[in-house]
Amino acid sequence: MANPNSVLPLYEKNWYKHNYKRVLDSIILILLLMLLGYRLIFVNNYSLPWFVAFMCECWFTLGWIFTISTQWNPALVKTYPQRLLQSVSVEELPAVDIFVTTADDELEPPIITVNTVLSLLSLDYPSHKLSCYVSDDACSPLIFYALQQASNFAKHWVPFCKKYNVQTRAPFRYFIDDNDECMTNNEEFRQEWLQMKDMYENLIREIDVYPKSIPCLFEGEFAAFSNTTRTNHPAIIKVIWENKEMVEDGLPHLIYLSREKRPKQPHHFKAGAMNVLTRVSGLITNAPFMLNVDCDMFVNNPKIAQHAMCILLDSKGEKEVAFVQCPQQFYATLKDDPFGNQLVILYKYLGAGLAGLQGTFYCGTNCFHRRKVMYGLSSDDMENGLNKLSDEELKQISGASNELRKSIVHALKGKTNSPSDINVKKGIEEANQVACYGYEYGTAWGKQIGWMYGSIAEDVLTGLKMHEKGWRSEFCTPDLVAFTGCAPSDNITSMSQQKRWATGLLEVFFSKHCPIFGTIFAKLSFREFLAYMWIINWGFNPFAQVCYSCLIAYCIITNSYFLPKDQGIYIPITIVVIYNIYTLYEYLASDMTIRAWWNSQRMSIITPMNAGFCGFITMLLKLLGISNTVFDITKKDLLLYNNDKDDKNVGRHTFDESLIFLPGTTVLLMQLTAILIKLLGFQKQGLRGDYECGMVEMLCSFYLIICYWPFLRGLFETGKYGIPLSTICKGGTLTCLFIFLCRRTIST
Ligand SMILES: O=c1ccn([C@@H]2O[C@H](COP(=O)(O)OP(=O)(O)O[C@H]3O[C@H](CO)[C@@H](O)[C@H](O)[C@H]3O)[C@@H](O)[C@H]2O)c(=O)[nH]1
Ligand SMILES: [Mn+2]
Repeated sequence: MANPNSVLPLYEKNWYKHNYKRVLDSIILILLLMLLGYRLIFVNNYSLPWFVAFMCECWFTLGWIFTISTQWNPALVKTYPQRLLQSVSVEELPAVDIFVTTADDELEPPIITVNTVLSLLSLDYPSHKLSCYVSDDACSPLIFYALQQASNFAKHWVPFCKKYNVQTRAPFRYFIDDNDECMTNNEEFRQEWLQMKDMYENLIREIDVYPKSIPCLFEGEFAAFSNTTRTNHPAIIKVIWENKEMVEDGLPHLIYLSREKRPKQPHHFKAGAMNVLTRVSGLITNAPFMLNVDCDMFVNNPKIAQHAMCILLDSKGEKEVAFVQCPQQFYATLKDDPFGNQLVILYKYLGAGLAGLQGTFYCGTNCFHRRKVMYGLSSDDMENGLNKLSDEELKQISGASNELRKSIVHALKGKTNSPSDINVKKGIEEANQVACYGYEYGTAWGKQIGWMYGSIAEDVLTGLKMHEKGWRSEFCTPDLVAFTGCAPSDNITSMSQQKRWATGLLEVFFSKHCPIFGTIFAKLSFREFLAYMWIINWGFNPFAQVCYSCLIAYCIITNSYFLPKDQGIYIPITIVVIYNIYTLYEYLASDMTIRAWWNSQRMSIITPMNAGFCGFITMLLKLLGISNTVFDITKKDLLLYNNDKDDKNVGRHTFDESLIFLPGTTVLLMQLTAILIKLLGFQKQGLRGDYECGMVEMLCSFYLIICYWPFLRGLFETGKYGIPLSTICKGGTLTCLFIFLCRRTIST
């Protein structure tokens, strides 16, 4: 679509070298290999600790290989929106269907969704090319009502933002710094600003106060919501705003959608919602590109759609790139990242590393997809002309709706609707059919086309499938951060999110799209395969970490050792020292504090051993057919200010009854008991001399206890800062069992 005559590319990718990083990465790898070699050659006593240590260290080394490979060739993408606007006219810019998902009006307060929607409606992109679809899995009249109110507000908000070129277009963030903006000399602006602020406050009040009375009204527009529950209701689709005149500077279409749900019918969580959005939008607007965001991810860079188009419309990108992913970044984050969930370093190094390979993973939000790729087109089909599916085959794949089939053919052929072709009313009639829960029976939705089912990390799975088809993806990181959302502000939420990721990633590994097959039989490049293994290892590594920490306690209790006793001990010590200096340097070089670094170190032990390990167990249970996996929604708060400085408890660890804290509590109790046994001299006396547990094992145990400081404190606290008694009892029982088993192994 881009002007073929334009010589200048719309985007460029530059690979750069992190020489110091490569050197350090390699040194650590060599040391790890030396440690393994040392074990095989010099400490071959083949005892239980030797064996466990060897296996775990093999796993850690493999994990390190995944990490190194992923960050070895970092690249940076630079986009040129100016060139885009020179090469295509506004009329030629492609349409984008925007999908917002929300699923719970309590965990995801409507005001958050409303702010996200407002920021999307005011994107710097021709309005008649945008349509916003909000999927509500909660079937909540409150959300519908809030969106109605928001669209009224948007009629003033969008022109205001565009007129004054406002940067932050989510009003709740914009109005935080009241005074500065107002101080300007421009009287007209001042007046309008005050008016907008007033209107926004009204909107909050409307959403907060009035809706309490809605549920008993259920009249007019709300009649559809009567007699519905979250898990039992027909499809509800409502046009909240239609850009009837299709004017460039109007308001984009805004459509509310709650897919049909029936008790006990699988709905595939977010992936299911995304597929319904794809079908419904296919019938109404059928834009060639789809932008999807979670309800808390508002636009921070209003030009982001233009940046993404630079990549997607570039003559090279057009043939190769399936999706453009913007990083997940967060606003109003807690100081020093107490729960290690802000992912800053992760995106900086591994994100750039992935950009240098076949492309970043799809992260579920902040992503622009090509519709035809979502419909299963492979990169070969692009070169060899279109895949010629018969009508019958297409029906099998896409389901019974003829209109939908037509729209899919249309999309696959790369045809686009001109604004005058779009008939929202007509589309809606048909849309009710494709939003039913039964529509997908016997079709390829979730298997060959659309968002993939079978993993609660549907994002990684869906992106992986595209990479396996030979597509690339790009990481779009304009100077001004593209989207920002809320990182969980307490560790309970953070843990449950991480647990879901661990389980979901393991599900990806055990699915038929396993990257191993992808690289052998399909078009996943080998390095990209290693990168997928790097992230999937979030699910496996916790098991090794838990084994390793049990090993430490085991050695102390049974008076044995697992680390070399002679000069060999310098190998693990050097690894630890270099690794710590290296990670600390990365933090300082990214303008982060030592405290943030320490928090990340500590959380890199706590999170995997609790959340990750539970995820691992959940996956085991699924493989054994005992239980199935569930998508637990992350709680979102409307965080207004960066960290309340007066509140000392911000960032403190809280606990609840959930089993997620059991592994950590048990590991901590084990270390404490082991040390106590050692100090009181209760160790078994049998294994003296060469086999004796040394200082290093004790130091490892102390280190773990220091990392688990929040848990140690939690043992003695009450209320939400204390570990519940039930968890302590369970942990205590497991510890006793462990000690019993330890003693058994040496007495026999
Ligand atoms: O049955 C469901 C469950 C969730 N969602 C929506 O999915 C989005 C993501 O859920 P959230 O609880 O915020 O999960 P996060 O852990 O923050 O999400 C990350 O990880 C998920 C995969 O585990 C991806 O789907 C997300 O896009 C990605 O941001 C939210 O908008 C939800 O409303 C639904 O629409 N239906
Ligand atoms: Mn989220």
